[in-house]
Amino acid sequence: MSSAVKKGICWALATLQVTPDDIGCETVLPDDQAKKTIDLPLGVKHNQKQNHHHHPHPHALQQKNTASKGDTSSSSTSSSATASSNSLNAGHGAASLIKDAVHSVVDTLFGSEDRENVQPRYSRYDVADHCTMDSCWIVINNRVYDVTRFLRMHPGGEDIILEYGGHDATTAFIDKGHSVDAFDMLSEYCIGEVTEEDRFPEKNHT
Ligand code: HEM
Repeated sequence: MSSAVKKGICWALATLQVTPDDIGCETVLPDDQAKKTIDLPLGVKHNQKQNHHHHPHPHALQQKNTASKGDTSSSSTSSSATASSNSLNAGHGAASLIKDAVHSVVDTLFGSEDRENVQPRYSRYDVADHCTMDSCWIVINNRVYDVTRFLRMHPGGEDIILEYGGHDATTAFIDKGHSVDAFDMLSEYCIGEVTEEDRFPEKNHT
């Protein structure tokens, strides 16, 4: 493999927070490139520098839809697709090159089926930044939901969700005894999952 191709793959993997070391790639990213601001789904800007958690091991990306018994929201294809659409602020051409490179690397490492299941990962620290009417994220059973546009539609009122903005709302959501419809609605707002190290035990719908 030429070094230019290797460098491209490593750069692409950096957008998914996989370090070159993780895949045995010798090319190391220059610091200024590694620290570029990336666009997260729904236009949320996030600086990689704030990511104080460790890079996930590639196996962490191998997240299958482990719909456990208590799983209350199925990971939607639309949200998993956003994983690969994180793009550097380098224009659409570069973004789509990166996307293709990431797809091919993930396909090679894990198979194309797993690529569909790669979701953006957010630490609970990342989620905590989104606690206002303008940007409200909550966590339910280790999945991250951007409920900003749902706030005003919530039959229980916007204030009650806003109270949990930036936090884990699992207990509140489940203990309230939401209907099956409410559980089904969740997938529409799912933007990713919490990082491996920030996961809590999942709570079942009783
Ligand atoms: C994305 C997250 C949420 C969705 C999709 C959602 C959805 C819904 C829906 C569809 C209803 C109508 C009744 C039903 O079908 O169960 C409802 C009602 C309600 N929700 Fe939520 N909800 C969410 C988050 C929350 C949270 C975090 C709380 C915090 C306790 C909450 C508290 C309530 C309350 C108090 C009602 C009152 C209406 C009633 O008494 O049925 N919801 N919600």
